Amino acid sequence: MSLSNEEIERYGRQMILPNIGRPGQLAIKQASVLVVGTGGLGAPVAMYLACAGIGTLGLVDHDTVAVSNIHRQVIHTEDSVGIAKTTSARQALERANSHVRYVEHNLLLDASNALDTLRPYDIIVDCTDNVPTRYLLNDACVMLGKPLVSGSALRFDGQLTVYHYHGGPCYRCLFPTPPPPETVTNCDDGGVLGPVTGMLGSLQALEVLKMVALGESAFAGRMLLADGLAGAFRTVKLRGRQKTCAVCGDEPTIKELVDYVQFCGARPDDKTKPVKMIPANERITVRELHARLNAVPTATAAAASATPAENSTTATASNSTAPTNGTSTTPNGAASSSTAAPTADRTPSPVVLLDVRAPVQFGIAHLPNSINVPWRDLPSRLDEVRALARDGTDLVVLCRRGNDSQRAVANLRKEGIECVDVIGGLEAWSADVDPEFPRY
Ligand SMILES: Nc1ncnc2c1ncn2[C@@H]1O[C@H](COP(=O)(O)OP(=O)(O)OP(=O)(O)O)[C@@H](O)[C@H]1O
Ligand SMILES: [Zn+2]
Repeated sequence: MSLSNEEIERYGRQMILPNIGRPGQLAIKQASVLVVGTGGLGAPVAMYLACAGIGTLGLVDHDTVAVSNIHRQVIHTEDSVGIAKTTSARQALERANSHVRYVEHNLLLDASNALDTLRPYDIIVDCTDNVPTRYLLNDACVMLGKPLVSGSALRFDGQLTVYHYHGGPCYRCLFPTPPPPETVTNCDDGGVLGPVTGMLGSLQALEVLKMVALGESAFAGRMLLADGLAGAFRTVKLRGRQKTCAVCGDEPTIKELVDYVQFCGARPDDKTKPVKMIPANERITVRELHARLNAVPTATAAAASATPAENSTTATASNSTAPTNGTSTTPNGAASSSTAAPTADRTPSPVVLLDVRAPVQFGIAHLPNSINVPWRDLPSRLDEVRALARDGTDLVVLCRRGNDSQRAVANLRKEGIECVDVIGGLEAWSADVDPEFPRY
């Protein structure tokens, strides 16, 4: 293999680094790297590796580009919304460097296809966002004898390490059992800033290039903990490979890929799982809520004698309780009479809307007259809520998707406070009642 004059000119700035040179660039040209996930981390990883002249770059993703991806997944653009992420990424990469061989793997990586997909590549880069895929990639890399460059980013924070490299530990050595799914925060709920994924993805690409050109990494057996908010970066030494590790240990018990969804009790995506705590017949739909709000004036915060979250006239997103959309404006009392839900055989009471989302989400958009008490704060603010649920009002609890509202209702009912929650929360409100209400 050789380098053309055009290649030498293109890669000159990295080739003049003493530890890269011609041999390093040739190694980069010969290397094949698989980027799993072309999202926030995968975007910079793929772009830097392509621009550096990696010989073969595989791109794995099963998803399509959404508008909410673009703030951080900088390889995708407005034009690519709705198309496969692997295609969108390949098109952007080809514009940057047409000399690289790109291979699209537009699939959900799972136990049935992982070994075949990973096998042709020298190095695997984990740019995914969920626990089952992390275990899958780890086990597949150990079985195939390949290093795994792992990154993660959430909120302002990131982590980076290289598993199963130069005798270092694998992911299972450090985390033999998966975390309970409910303790894992995703970007959808926790949020993430673009430069944080950009920073971690760039570091992943840097490690790959060092591994290819120099045969070493600073992160085998070490983990970078980056706090983008404090501007604090720390590297900790990880405990070494565990002889008892189920996959890379001396006597491995896992010799073929398993069912990672079952093992982790979580799906291979980072989407929030619907909670089923309160029976559907004890909840109300957004259309029922809409009908109730149109039938009877909302009890204002002041009238309900709680700390007002807002003036009755100020709604961040929408100043009306939504267009009728063909919904009945009479209360239909779908909820069970064992709750404070509206019932057909009595005059409906004014509704008090209790929005249990985090204040930052409430600040993005909320329904008029709703009162914000985050569900985690309810135990310490019970008196306030009890005052809202006074006789003559119906306390209706809502949140973003109808998950936290169920938790809130379950807790409030234990305290003897009658209330109902809204199925699907404000996302359902936006879908079924008021398309003007923003989704985020
Ligand atoms: N098992 C898997 N097979 C293929 N692609 C995967 C797998 N697991 C995760 N991914 C991909 O990894 C990427 C992770 O990127 P990131 O978390 O930035 O994106 P996202 O899931 O699009 O984000 P959001 O949660 O905002 O929708 C996603 O594009 C996702 O589709
Ligand atoms: Zn191990």
